[in-house]
Amino acid sequence: QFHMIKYEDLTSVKSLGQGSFTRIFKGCKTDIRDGEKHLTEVLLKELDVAHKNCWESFFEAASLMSQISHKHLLHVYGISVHGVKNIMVQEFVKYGALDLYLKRGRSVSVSWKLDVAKQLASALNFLEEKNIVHGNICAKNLLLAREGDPSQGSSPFVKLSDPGISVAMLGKDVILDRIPWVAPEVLEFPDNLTLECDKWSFGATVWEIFNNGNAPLRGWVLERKRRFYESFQQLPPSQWTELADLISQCMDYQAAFRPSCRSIIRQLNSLITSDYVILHATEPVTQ
Ligand SMILES: N#Cc1ccc(Nc2nc(N)cc(-n3ccc(CO)n3)n2)cc1
Repeated sequence: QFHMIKYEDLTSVKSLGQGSFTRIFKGCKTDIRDGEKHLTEVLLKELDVAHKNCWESFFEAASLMSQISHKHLLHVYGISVHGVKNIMVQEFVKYGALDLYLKRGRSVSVSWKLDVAKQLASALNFLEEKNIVHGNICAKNLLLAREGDPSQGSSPFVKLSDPGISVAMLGKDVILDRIPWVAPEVLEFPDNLTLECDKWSFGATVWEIFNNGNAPLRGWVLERKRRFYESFQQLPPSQWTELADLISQCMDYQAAFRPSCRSIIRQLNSLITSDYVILHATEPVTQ
């Protein structure tokens, strides 16, 4: 399923913080190829010992990402197991998670945001064509490989990270905490993740991107989040109605009514050509 990497071929250089149930480190992987020693910069994602029993699901996520390759899907080199340590070895993506990048107050243009949304939609379209469910689409799992420079007209480049441990393995509280990214039907049937669930999460992620990385329903307690779904509420709509329409189509409580990836891409293309983009070249950063 995937490549096993020898622990002694890995060195971790610096801790980069916590994912959920994981710790991430910048590191190096050495391999010998045609008699030469090669050093590769990598991201080491180590499963918390407390969640050691989820190692199958953790590696299931890794194998999902290493069985398929696409320019907007993160490359996973393989895994390394050493005693209680379970480590996923990923390509190091230069600018890290998109939510943190946007929160750091980079003022990016509307077309920059649309470009990122389109790249995510094309990764989702690729997964849909292969009937593969990701299950954890969010800005934290979108990695920025290239910043793009509006003055040079060069565009950003993002890669979708691994989904991590599947929600089905995690407790009800973790699923509640993932409101509003997790589709409502997942609360009832956590074992039945469908392609439509990823569409719902796509909608919440586009909302995040257009709100400069600020999490929707930030700081809400679980009970309040649960009521948000029970009363069929929607996220506060963008003042750009066409964008708000796309987000609410994706976040339809009826899974079957959510648009196909092709329709999502088509709608993003027409947003990109709308005059709203020109009028709002660089939004003032609203923190
Ligand atoms: N300062 C800084 C900085 C931090 C990380 C990277 N690079 C990177 N490469 C990956 N392959 C994955 C990740 N992740 C970050 C969160 C998650 C959770 O999913 N992954 N970050 C680059 C700069």
